[in-house]
Amino acid sequence: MAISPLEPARAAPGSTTGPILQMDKSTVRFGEVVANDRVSFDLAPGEIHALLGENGAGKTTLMRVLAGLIQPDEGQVFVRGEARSFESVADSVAAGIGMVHQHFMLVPTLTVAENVSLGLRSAGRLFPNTARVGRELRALADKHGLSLDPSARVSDLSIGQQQRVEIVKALYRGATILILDEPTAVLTPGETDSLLAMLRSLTEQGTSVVFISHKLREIRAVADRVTVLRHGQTVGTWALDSVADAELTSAMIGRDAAPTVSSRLAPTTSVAPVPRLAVERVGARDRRGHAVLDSVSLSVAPGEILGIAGVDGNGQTELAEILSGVRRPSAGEVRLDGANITAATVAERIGHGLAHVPEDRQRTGLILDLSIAENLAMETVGTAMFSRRGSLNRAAVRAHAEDIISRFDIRCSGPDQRVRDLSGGNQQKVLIARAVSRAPSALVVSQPTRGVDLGAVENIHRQILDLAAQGCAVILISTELDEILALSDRIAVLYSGTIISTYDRATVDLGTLGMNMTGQSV
Ligand SMILES: Nc1ncnc2c1ncn2[C@@H]1O[C@H](COP(=O)(O)OP(=O)(O)OP(=O)(O)O)[C@@H](O)[C@H]1O
Repeated sequence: MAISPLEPARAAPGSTTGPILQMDKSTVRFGEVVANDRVSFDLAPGEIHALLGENGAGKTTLMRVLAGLIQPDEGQVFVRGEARSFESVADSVAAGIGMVHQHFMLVPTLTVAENVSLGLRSAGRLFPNTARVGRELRALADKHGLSLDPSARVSDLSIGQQQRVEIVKALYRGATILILDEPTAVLTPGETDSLLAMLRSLTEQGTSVVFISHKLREIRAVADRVTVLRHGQTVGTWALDSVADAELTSAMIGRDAAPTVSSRLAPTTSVAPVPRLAVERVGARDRRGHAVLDSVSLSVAPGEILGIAGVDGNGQTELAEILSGVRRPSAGEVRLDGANITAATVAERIGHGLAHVPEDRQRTGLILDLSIAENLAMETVGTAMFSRRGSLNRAAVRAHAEDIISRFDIRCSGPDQRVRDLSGGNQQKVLIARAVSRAPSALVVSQPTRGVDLGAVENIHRQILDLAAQGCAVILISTELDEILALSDRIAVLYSGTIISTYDRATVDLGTLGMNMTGQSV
C-alpha cells in the first residue's frame, strides 16, 4: 500500500513557533526550462531534511534560491515566519543561511583562517585580524567536537577537511540553517561517517540542515524527513520512519525501480596473455619533488575490469594522468597492446583506442561554455565520423549528440544547450558518453558516478560492463567501494603512492578493502 506523503507544514507569516524556514510555491525558469515549478519546502528547527531527486530534478536550483544566488520568478521564502527575499548571498547569510556547495569555494593558497576571513571586511583590510578569527574558529570547532587547524594551508588539507572548513566558515558567519549539496559525493566511507555524526551533533545544538544526497542509505542514517523532487516539482515529503526505500525510489524516478546491476563475480572473457594496458614500475613526483607514485605496476587484459580502490590523494589522479598521457611519469613505462606508449601524446593514445574519463568534469573533462554536441564531438572532430570532404559535418555532429542524449538519458533542452547549464549529474553523463560511445579498446575511468543519481549510476555501470563484455580493458578508479566491488574482476588498493594489495573480486570483502585503504592490513 502506498504511504501518502505529509502535508507541507504551514506557518503563518510572523509566527515564531512554526518551521524555521519555509519556501512557498517557488518557481525558477531558465529560458524554456522550468527548473523549479511551484516547489514548497519547509525545515523544522533542529531537523535534518533530505532532498532527493534525479539529476536535473531541481534540487540545487531550489537551494541556490535560499543562498541568494538565484532570484525566483515566483514564490516566497519565510525565515522564522517572516517573508524574506534574497537579492544576494549577503542577504541570505544575514538571515542565518549557509550553503556548502558541491564544488568548494576555498582559495587553496590561503590558510583556513584567511579563507574564513575573506569577505569579512573590517576597516578596509582584506583580512580582518586573522589571529582573532583563528582563535574564534578553534573555539567554534572545539564546541562542535571538530578537529580543525586554523593556520593550516587549504592546499595541504584532504577533501574531507576542506569540507569541514566550509561548514565551520558557514557557522562562523552565524548560520543556523546549513545547506549541504551532495556533501558525501567526494568523501571516503570513514569521512562520510564523521560528517554524518557531525551533522547530528550540530542539530542537537539547534542547527537545522538541508541535506542533498543521492544515497538512500545516508539519508536513512541521518535525516528526519525527505522531500522528493521530480522534473522540477515536489512529489512529496515523508518522515523517514514511515516510508520504504522502494517507494522513495519510485517517487524519484516516476516508475517502479529496475533491479540493480548484480555483482560481477567472473570476467566475461578469460585473461589474455598480453595485457591490453599496463604500467610497469611507474613513478611520479609532485611539484616539490616528493614521490606521489612509487614503482607501481598494473596490467589489465581485454574484457577485464581492474578496480583501483583508495582514499582520494593516494596517487590515483597521477596514475590516471600517466595512463591517459596528460602527465609523463618520472620513472617506468606505459604499454598499450605491448607497445611502449610512455612518450605518446593524449591525441595519439586516443587514436590508438584509449579513452579516459577524468575525475574532475568541470576543470579537465568538459569545456563548459561549449554545447553538448560540441563537447561530445571534441576528441574525434578530425576523424571520418564527423568530417565530410575535409570540413566539419555539422549534421553528423548533431545526429550523434541526439543519439547520445537519448541513449544516456541526458536531461537537457537539446544538443545545443551549453554544458555549463546542465545539472552536475547530467554533465557527468556527457563525459562518460563521450568516452564510451567511441567503443574504445581500453578505458581509464575515474570516479564515474560521482554526483549522479541512482538511475544514472545504473546506466553508467551498464555502459562500463557492456564495454568490457565487448573486449574493452577497463581500469576503474573509484573511492566508492560498492562500485568497485560491483564491477571489478580484480581489485588493487592504492595507498600512499604504492599498490598495497591486489585481490580477485571473489576473495575480498568491503571491510578488508576499507582497512587496506587506510594503510592497514587484515
Ligand atoms: N544557469 C542555468 N541555466 C540554464 N539551465 C539551468 C541552469 N541551472 C540549472 N539549469 C537547469 O535546471 C534544471 C535543474 O538543475 P539542478 O542543478 O537544480 O538539478 P539537480 O537536481 O541539482 O541535479 P544534480 O543531481 O545533477 O546536481 C536542469 O535541467 C538544469 O539543466
